[in-house]
Amino acid sequence: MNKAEAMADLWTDGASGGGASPAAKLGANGGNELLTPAQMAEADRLTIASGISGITLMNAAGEAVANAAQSMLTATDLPNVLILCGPGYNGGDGFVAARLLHQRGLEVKTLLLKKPGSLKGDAALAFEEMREAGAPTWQALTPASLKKGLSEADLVIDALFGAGLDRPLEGGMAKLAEMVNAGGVPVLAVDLPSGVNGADGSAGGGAIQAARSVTFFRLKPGHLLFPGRSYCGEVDCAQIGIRPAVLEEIVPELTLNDDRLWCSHWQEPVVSGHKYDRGHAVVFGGPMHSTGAARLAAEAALRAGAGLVTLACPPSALMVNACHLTAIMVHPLRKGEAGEAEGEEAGSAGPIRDLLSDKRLNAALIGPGFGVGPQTRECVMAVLGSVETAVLDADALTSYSSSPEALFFAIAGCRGSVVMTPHAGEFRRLFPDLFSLDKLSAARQAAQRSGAVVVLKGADTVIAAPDGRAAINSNAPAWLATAGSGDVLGGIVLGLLAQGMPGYEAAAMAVWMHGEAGSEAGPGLTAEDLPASLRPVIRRLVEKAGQGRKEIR
Ligand SMILES: NC(=O)C1=CN([C@@H]2O[C@H](COP(=O)(O)OP(=O)(O)OC[C@H]3O[C@@H](n4cnc5c(N)ncnc54)[C@H](O)[C@@H]3O)[C@@H](O)[C@H]2O)[C@@H](O)CC1
Ligand SMILES: [K+]
Repeated sequence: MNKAEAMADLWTDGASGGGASPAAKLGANGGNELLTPAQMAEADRLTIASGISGITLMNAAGEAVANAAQSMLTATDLPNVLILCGPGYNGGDGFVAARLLHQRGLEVKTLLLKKPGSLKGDAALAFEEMREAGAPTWQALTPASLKKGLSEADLVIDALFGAGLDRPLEGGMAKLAEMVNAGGVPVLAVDLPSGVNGADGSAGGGAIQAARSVTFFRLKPGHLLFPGRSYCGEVDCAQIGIRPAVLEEIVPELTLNDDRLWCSHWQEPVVSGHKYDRGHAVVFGGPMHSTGAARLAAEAALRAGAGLVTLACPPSALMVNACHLTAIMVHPLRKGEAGEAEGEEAGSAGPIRDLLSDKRLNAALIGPGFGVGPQTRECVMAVLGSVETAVLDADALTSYSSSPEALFFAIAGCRGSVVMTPHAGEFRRLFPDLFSLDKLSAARQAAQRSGAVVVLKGADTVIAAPDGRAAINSNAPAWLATAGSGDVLGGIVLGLLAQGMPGYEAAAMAVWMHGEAGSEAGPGLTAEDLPASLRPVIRRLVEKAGQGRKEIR
């Protein structure tokens, strides 16, 4: 087993040790690739073409659903399961589960959205097999039959729509979903909760609220992106006989953000190493009245492993920064004040260039607490023109609201990676035309347009590279949404860039570490707690990497 495999094993099976990490609720069994419904259909098609029949896949899918259903039922005398079956193959999985649960002695009732005669292909076969097996009762799905069914059921299986959802729920269908949600009976969703779009997590007409979802082969973006994620409950990923080799043809560019994405690019410190081997990061801070954001970022960069970190700031802010910092160096930008209001004497761009002419300073962060205006734009240009790799956040992004093309032009001229870390508001200012898109498409198009790695922050942060790769993060706890948290994230990205990680991997790893640190610090955290909370996260990474090496020997 190599280092990457060893770490992947240990970090994705819910045993991450970070306590309440929401990622532990995702069964990422099978690989970190995420497949859109169209790619999943292609995986099915390639598998069937290789000689495994569609009904074999459906039987395996239905069996995984039946097993999950049984594990959700407590030991009542005769559990009563209500299965809602749609017109397509999602309904087919429901028929298989119905047959198996009936054969295992459970009380099963199926409600069909369409007449059995309209079923096609494997779904029609699965229905026939269910009937031949002594048939759990089935009826048309109507408000009345649903009401009665819900009143008797211990568990509902939602097999109405999965990958084939092609429009939001509406009219009678939306009402049926509302009835299920109001019924108070736990729901197990087949593939996806009906109403959730697997490609982007949208649920414009509402959706069935599941306690648990069983999907097949690989997770879908809709399991991770909000609002879809909030409808899924816990997600299991069942392997149903689709061979991973099909991915070589599909070439998915989207993954779940976990260590499999970046661990092979991360180098833990070696005993013979030197701090200069791990880079020298610089954070450009703002004027005296807004220094905290830059300090948070600088502390995070140092904790994330940068060999040295310098906080460069206007002379007026030097004392307050120096009073708060110990291991981090401070440096005055002498000729003026960064972030001065428009019209005041410009001045920090020159000192920024001077500082960055020392090529040992290999990564820079500008934006947090820096101030918005033309001088900030000059400073950003100075950074982009001088340093190897850069992180742009907050005010550095907002300063380009009216001239984003100038920023993208400067990024195109950069030698190394540039990472942008906007929250939704900052993103909207830079990419107003992309804001109406789903989060994944928006981040991807922004990365392509800007030439930067884009980290579009939120509970479901998307990391997108200009070359089309993208990842969705899932381990951020709710209490990470707190003042200064984004500054810490920018600092972690900076620290990883300084150590030589490529931009996309550095950004993804930083987002993941930030989430883990949030879980580590726990409820009541403030941003000040996060840098120190990186310690156990890094310790576990080092330990896992060590285990990988031990097994190689
Ligand atoms: N061989 C395969 O392709 C396999 C497919 N599997 C299952 O098949 C599912 C996909 O099957 P399908 O492609 O048939 O799609 P679905 O069964 O998800 O739904 C398709 C049907 O629903 C209708 N529909 C879509 N959105 C609607 C809406 N909002 N309101 C009302 N009707 C709507 C469509 O017109 C179509 O008739 C997966 O989710 C999975 O559960 C599994 O059995 C594994 C194997
Ligand atoms: K479903």
